[in-house]
Amino acid sequence: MTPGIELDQATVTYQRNTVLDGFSLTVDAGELVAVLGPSGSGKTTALRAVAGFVPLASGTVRLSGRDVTGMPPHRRDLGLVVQSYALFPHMSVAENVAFGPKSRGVRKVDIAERVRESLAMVGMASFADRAPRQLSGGQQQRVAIARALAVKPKVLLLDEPLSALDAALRSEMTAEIDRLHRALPAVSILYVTHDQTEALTLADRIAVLAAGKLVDVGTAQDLYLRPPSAFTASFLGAANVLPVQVLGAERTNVLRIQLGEHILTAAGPADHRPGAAQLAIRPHRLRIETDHSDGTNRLPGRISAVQWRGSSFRTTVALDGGGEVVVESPATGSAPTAGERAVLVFDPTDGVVVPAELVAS
Ligand SMILES: Nc1ncnc2c1ncn2[C@@H]1O[C@H](COP(=O)(O)OP(=O)(O)OP(=O)(O)O)[C@@H](O)[C@H]1O
Repeated sequence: MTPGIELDQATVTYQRNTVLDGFSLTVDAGELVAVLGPSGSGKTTALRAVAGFVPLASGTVRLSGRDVTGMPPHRRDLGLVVQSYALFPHMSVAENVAFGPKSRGVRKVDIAERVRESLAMVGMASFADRAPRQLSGGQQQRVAIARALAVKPKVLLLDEPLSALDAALRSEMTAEIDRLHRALPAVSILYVTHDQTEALTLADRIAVLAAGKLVDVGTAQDLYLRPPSAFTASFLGAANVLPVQVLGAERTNVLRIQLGEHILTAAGPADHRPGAAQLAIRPHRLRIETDHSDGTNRLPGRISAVQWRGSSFRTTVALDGGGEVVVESPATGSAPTAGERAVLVFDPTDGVVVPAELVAS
């Protein structure tokens, strides 16, 4: 099937600065792809390029197979929701939602139906006559989503739609957007966020951006469990990243690596070239042991700091061979003690070998 959104080698420059650099991405019908990256990485620019608000220096944008590069935004047939709601303050909720279909010449009876339908989809049917100022932030954002849906777009663009809301509301609205996504099997959704929880929760696939370039793209699970790069490991969840040497294959998808004087095993492709690489381990995948005997995947060190975080301890360990590692452990047992010696242990499949090169953010 033709993807709803196709960005092909899209490049955007502002005053000779390249802020989006040969960015390619597709979003299928019924798919929600999150564009995730740090501030200034070009996420909004990518979305604006799809919407037609910024011209491409080179590359192509296709929507439902149609080349729309150079076409003005109002002819691209898409729904757009931004962070700041942007509802018309002098219009009622219903009038706001009716605006899109009205300006596209939809018949009056059909407009009323679309307004009802769209408001019902976001649970705001009983607020049709209110003014935007009589609504909470979350309610306003629901109306903004209803307004975008009212034009029955094939493509829905959401730019940090929840970032102006408080944490509780954000979590509630994340569930709402997830439900909406599943109720719209024909719509391609591009969701820009810097929030990894939103991306992990909502996205079928995540595209990680850094400095205008696509770093990695894949399903949320794949990128989280088997990050292809140190940047994605650290940005999508927390990760300890340590310099290692790859020695060779231990068995299928497990490599033998060297960290200082320690020989370890960790996940990685069997055909990985020997030489410099990095080991990424999630803090909650490391265990602290007080038994100092030798064994596989054991790294001795000294506990340098312990933070109690309610449900977990966050322990910093200075490794004997140099480098610091953070461990997250459930706060069920006794607290680790700063100053004491400890051994860190991890399962081979919980350490992931990633390339040595760092990506600038
Ligand atoms: N109109 C503009 N003129 C010049 N530079 C711009 C313009 N808009 C964005 N930029 C620059 O382009 C780069 C990417 O900006 P963009 O807004 O796409 O990043 P972002 O990843 O969405 O960031 P944030 O999460 O902070 O919104 C930034 O360096 C920004 O300063």
